[in-house]
Amino acid sequence: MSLILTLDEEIARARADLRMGVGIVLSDAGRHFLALAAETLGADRLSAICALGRPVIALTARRAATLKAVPYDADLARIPLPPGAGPDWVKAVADPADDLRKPMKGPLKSERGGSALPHRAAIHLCKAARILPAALLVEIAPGDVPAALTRLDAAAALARIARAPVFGPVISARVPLAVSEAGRVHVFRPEDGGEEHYAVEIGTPDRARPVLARLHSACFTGDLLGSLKCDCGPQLRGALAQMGAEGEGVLLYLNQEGRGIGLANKMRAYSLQDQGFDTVEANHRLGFEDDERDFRLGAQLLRTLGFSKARLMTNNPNKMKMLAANGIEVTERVALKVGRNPLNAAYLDTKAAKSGHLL
Ligand SMILES: Nc1nc2c(ncn2[C@@H]2O[C@H](COP(=O)(O)OP(=O)(O)OP(=O)(O)O)[C@@H](O)[C@H]2O)c(=O)[nH]1
Ligand SMILES: [Zn+2]
Repeated sequence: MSLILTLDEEIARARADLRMGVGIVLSDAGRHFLALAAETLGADRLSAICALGRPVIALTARRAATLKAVPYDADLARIPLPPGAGPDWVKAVADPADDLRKPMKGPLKSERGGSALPHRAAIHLCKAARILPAALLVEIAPGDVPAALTRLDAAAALARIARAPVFGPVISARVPLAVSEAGRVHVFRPEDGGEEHYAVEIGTPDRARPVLARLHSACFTGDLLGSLKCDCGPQLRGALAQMGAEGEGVLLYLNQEGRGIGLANKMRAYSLQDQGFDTVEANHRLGFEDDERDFRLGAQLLRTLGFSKARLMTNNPNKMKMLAANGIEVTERVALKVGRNPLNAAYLDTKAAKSGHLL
């Protein structure tokens, strides 16, 4: 057995390191960069990184747009750290919480030219770690690369992150539910050490026929707490109730909290919504796209369970497109319009106006 870490294992370590505020090394064509996540950067590490050279902060084009910095690398901007800037400056650039109260004093001048691959890899790793998508990078000489840190080739890491994860089933067991005593929960674990996802199977649907299916994205606040800010709880219970009534169906519970940005970032988005931004604007100010979910995994889990055709319970045409593009024929859309209330009406209307949801 080889003790050398695989790329997936190095990436899993890099995610954990960035969350903890530990640096990682990203290499690109013989050059090496030390990278730390902006969100978890402390004063000590910032001084250490500044002693090595002049760091740049890498931001997504979405965050750069709010800060009026030019994203010369198309999807991202690299902004050199101004002399004397401390952790508070880095936080203010990465985190929009105080954008309105204390607007950044600009202009923020971005760097252009040279490869941005390590910067892009750092941002994608931050997203995969479910922290703010912003990182501080400094180039280091090959002889100075700390041996203890996780090391990744930037291009290889980016290619691997873009690939659909591969899942192995872990366990499945009978769970009698209020909607149907013939319930079964399957647990799937990706080989890359990422989030587990679950499938709730009701009855024993015929694998040759289209299955009544729901791809439900985790919503701690809606599913568990009964939050009135969204329609997730009623959709979850409505979908299961219909499956129970029909005697069969499959609900995938995908751990893509907050449309794939994680609960901490979703709470940041909620704070911005309290400052007057809508759900899409809040995601953009944080540096994320409207929707960071990967629906390929929904298709993959359905196929693993033996299904190739679905009657999909959704109001989101993108879910249907993604399933079709990934080998699941959607024979019918089953509308799932439940849970509208005065506190989520604007949220649902924004999804219809900006994200193409069907009302
Ligand atoms: N980033 C962010 N995520 C949110 C917000 N409100 C709800 N969510 C998340 O949005 C997701 C909603 O998922 P779904 O209901 O499956 O998806 P959908 O795109 O609305 O599509 P359908 O419900 O199938 O019509 C969950 O992951 C929630 O946690 C918000 O304001 N910001
Ligand atoms: Zn929700």
